[in-house]
Amino acid sequence: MVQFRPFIQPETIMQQLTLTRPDDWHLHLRDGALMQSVLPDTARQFARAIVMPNLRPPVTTTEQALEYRARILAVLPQGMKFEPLMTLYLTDNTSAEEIRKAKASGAVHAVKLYPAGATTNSDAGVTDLRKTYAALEEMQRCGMPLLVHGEATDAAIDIFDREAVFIERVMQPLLKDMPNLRVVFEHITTKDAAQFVMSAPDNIAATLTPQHLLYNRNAMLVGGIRPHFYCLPILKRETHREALVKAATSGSRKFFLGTDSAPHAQHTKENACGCAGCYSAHSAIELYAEVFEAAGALDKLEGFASFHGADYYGLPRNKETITLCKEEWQVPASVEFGEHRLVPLRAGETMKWKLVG
Ligand SMILES: NC(=O)N[C@@H](CC(=O)O)C(=O)O
Ligand SMILES: [Zn+2]
Ligand SMILES: [Zn+2]
Repeated sequence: MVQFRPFIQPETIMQQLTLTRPDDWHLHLRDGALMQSVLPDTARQFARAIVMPNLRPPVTTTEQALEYRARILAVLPQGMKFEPLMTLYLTDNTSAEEIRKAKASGAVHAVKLYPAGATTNSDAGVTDLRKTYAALEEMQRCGMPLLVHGEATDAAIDIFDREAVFIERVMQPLLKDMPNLRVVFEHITTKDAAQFVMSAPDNIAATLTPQHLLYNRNAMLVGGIRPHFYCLPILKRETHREALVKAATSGSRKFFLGTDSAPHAQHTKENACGCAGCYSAHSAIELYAEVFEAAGALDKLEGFASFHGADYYGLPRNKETITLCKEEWQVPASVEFGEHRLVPLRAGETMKWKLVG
């Protein structure tokens, strides 16, 4: 006689995923009403985030960073816990004294290098790295990380080559001069950068975004131009995406989560000259879960999302947990953004994982 009994398939066992609450090591929160719209998305998932300083005007002093931090905490909804980790925007004029102040504050955790002209709000950025050596030497001395938007800005360089050229022209000479400087190569997008970081000493690390792990440049350019996939550094070809997935899921402590969630109002992206930046904060951890699942590496997600970044920054790992469920849901076509609208990554499409607690 045939016996029927309940049978739990292996897939059913993997339907739920609990991990230590993650942190976002690269985030744009903007300011004012815009910030108020997007902050809850991040705070729902992440315990802490490294907050980028590219406001207008940029956050160049410790005093400004502390004021910005207070504005963030003032609009955090009641009952939500979130710790903003502040950064300074490096300029040609940043002094060693300012670095000492930043370090002493305990609230500023890194300094950001935007090569002038490289990306959104980078016009006040660094024109010649040598001008910043006094500040960088002090950072090397006190262990303050330098976060780098790694793209060469020379107009003659093809936009798809700018990251690889930056390694050669800026990163390597910099590390030769300051071998002990702690450097995070932010939002890496190429095989070249992944290999560079992998073979560099332990003081060099990198963040990876959901869009560069999920998409290649076809997503942006085939069948019509899709401005919501336009961010900097620009999406690259599939071979690069594959190398990034390999790095993220390798278990190496050098690679950690940094969404680079960079909200821009819908009308400024759907424009003849559209802004650079993808908004991913609404579903960041779920997007990363898809990447790790597709690579058969869900067991590596927690290290990447919750441990490696904290360890690199010398901060305690979080104690709480979050839980994701294998459940489909639809990303809205747009969400509120101050008095404007914001089109999130995956707008109108289906997500495979859902944050449930
Ligand atoms: N990534 C982007 O395309 N844009 C960021 C700036 C940055 O991180 O380069 C932004 O602030 O909009
Ligand atoms: Zn950048
Ligand atoms: Zn960014």
